[in-house]
Amino acid sequence: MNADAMKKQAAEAALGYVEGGVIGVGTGSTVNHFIDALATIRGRIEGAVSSSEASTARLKQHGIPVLDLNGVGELSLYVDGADESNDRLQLIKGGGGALTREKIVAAASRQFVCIADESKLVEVLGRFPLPVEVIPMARSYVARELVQLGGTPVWRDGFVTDNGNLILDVQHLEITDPRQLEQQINMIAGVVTVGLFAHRPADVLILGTPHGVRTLGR
Ligand SMILES: O=C(CO)[C@H](O)[C@H](O)COP(=O)(O)O
Repeated sequence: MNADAMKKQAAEAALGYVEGGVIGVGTGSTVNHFIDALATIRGRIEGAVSSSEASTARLKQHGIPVLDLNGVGELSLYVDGADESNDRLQLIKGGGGALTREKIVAAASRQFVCIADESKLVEVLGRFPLPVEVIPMARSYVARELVQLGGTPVWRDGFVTDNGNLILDVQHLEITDPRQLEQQINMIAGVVTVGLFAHRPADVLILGTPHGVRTLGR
């Protein structure tokens, strides 16, 4: 079974967490499978709050209403993928560059269900370069600060986020204390969001495997 089939399996299993109302929807290839599956039960939900322009377009194609987060209260459920997860369900996200809106929607949701193929589960976060969204004028300054923290930042040249900002992908980090590093990077002037989800980890991780889905909780 290839990675995409495992992602689809995890995405379809997440449908079991949908209880109606308005749900938060993340971004990426795994979430695309979730949106396609959600379309089959769209009459059961009021709509979705989306974390990116790409997911908004896909939700609308399926006739799922997309709502403004400011107009709805707390969301009961957020479903999103990840680039890496440890066994505490702390995540690296932002491979698709949607980390800021993803972090906002995750924060505004009661339950965060993360969906991924089994390769995303790691012992120590950091093999996947850590995305950091930065205000354009701060790019070089933030990069120098990230070097001080032991990383090797690489500018995702040519990529602009939905918020009009830039991404630095930080390589060579071994993230043994994700909560502390999230806080440290958040403190750097010019950083909009770091793609570490340690203060708001996932509540449930559904992994697609060749032998069926595996579900981890916190
Ligand atoms: O954080 C993300 C986008 O910003 C995605 O959830 C992450 O990159 C995983 O993507 P995929 O489901 O395509 O493997």
